[in-house]
Amino acid sequence: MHEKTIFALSSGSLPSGVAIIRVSGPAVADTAEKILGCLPPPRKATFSRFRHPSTGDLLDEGLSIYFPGPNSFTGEDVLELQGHGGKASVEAILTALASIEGLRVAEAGEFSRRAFENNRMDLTELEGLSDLIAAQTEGQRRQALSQSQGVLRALYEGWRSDIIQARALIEAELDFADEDDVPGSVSDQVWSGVLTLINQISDHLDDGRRGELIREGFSIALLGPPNAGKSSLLNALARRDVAIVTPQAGTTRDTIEISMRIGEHLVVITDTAGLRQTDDEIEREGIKRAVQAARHADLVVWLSPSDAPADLPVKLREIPNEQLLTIGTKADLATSQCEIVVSTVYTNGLDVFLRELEDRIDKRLGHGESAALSRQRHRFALNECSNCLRLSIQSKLDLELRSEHLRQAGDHLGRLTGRIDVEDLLDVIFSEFCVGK
Ligand SMILES: Nc1nc2c(ncn2[C@@H]2O[C@H](COP(=O)(O)OP(=O)(O)OP(=O)(O)O)[C@@H](O)[C@H]2O)c(=O)[nH]1
Ligand SMILES: [K+]
Ligand SMILES: [Mg+2]
Repeated sequence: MHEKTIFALSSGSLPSGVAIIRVSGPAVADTAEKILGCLPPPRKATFSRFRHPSTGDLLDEGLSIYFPGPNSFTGEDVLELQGHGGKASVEAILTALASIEGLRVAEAGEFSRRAFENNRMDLTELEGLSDLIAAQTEGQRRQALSQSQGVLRALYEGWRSDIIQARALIEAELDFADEDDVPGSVSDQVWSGVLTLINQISDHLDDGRRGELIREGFSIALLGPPNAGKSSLLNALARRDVAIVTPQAGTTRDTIEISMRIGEHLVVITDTAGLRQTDDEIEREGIKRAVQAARHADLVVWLSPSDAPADLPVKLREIPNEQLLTIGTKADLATSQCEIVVSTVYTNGLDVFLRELEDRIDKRLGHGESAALSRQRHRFALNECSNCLRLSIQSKLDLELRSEHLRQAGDHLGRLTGRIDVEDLLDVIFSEFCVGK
């Protein structure tokens, strides 16, 4: 339990219709007495007058809700004051709270951190909550909500308890190893169970980075020869003049990124320098970056001008078919062989192009049917866990050593959910949160 009681504005920026101030910690009951005159009944919205604790001045009126710990967001006693969302109203209440002994303003993410420390949520749930607050698309919202409700927690804790059980059986066998009548079959069963687990983890990891792409954005690179209309297309998609467009071939050199929503998903689209042979040093650097962008993209759109069709250059031929889409541009100038054609002059074909993008993105990211890991951190820990499990099933190793590999495998999962040894991670994770959360 923390000594200090913390408080902060937990609703959004002011002014707003209603503002919610949250107080959490051991001094909540005392704070309620001082500000409201009494402790409201648990978990009932109660009409209250908020008064200054020493002068008794009326500061505001609104609703108060008292959540006694441990059944609260933080696991501590929590009081919520819902008042008017004026800057001065909120300031007056925050100032009054600060004047009470034992209270201080909460740091960013401190309510969530207390929830974690009091076992109300594990790390993956907290990350889900942080993602939920940041979610901009339907795909992100759905994924973050299910993560905050514990889909990953359940999966990883289940795996961890399987490992712990396996290890207990192996340790038992080690203890009895001196005695003559030990059956060897127990450990055979354990190792086949571990092999199943390795396969489950590998399936979970091998998801085409679905969850990470939903969270971070699906990347699309626009490539083509100079003057194919790449920058014009980027501007048309963004509906603003992001990139310079001129009739001069070789206008774009730096890669230019925009973020937008396509269907249910966040997408990052990159405009690049036109590909051609050139002696211009700056343009050459631009072309190098263009090729890099193509290699890192989840989808490359190759723009072939209808009036001067261009094949994909050799250095991009390694891109797998499902990650490539060729479209004909400048459809107003000539007919194209391509199935999808666009013109940014008459804005023809843009809707068909966007629908094709949406289809491709949906195919890759799906609709959140199964739990997907959403961060590099998860991928890293699961890989480490899996490596340890693979070591543990090597029958040529000592049983003691194999048991030790199992222990390490379990620890990697424990770090993932925050069950063990994560002090160093906490600052990183909670720094993503805003004050009041
Ligand atoms: N007629 C016609 N002209 C277009 C169309 N799209 C772009 N243009 C023109 O083609 C020229 C080149 O367009 P950009 O968008 O700069 O082409 P780019 O591929 O970005 O060119 P670089 O950056 O130089 O590689 C400009 O003069 C545009 O106005 C189109 O759909 N139809
Ligand atoms: K150009
Ligand atoms: Mg350009």
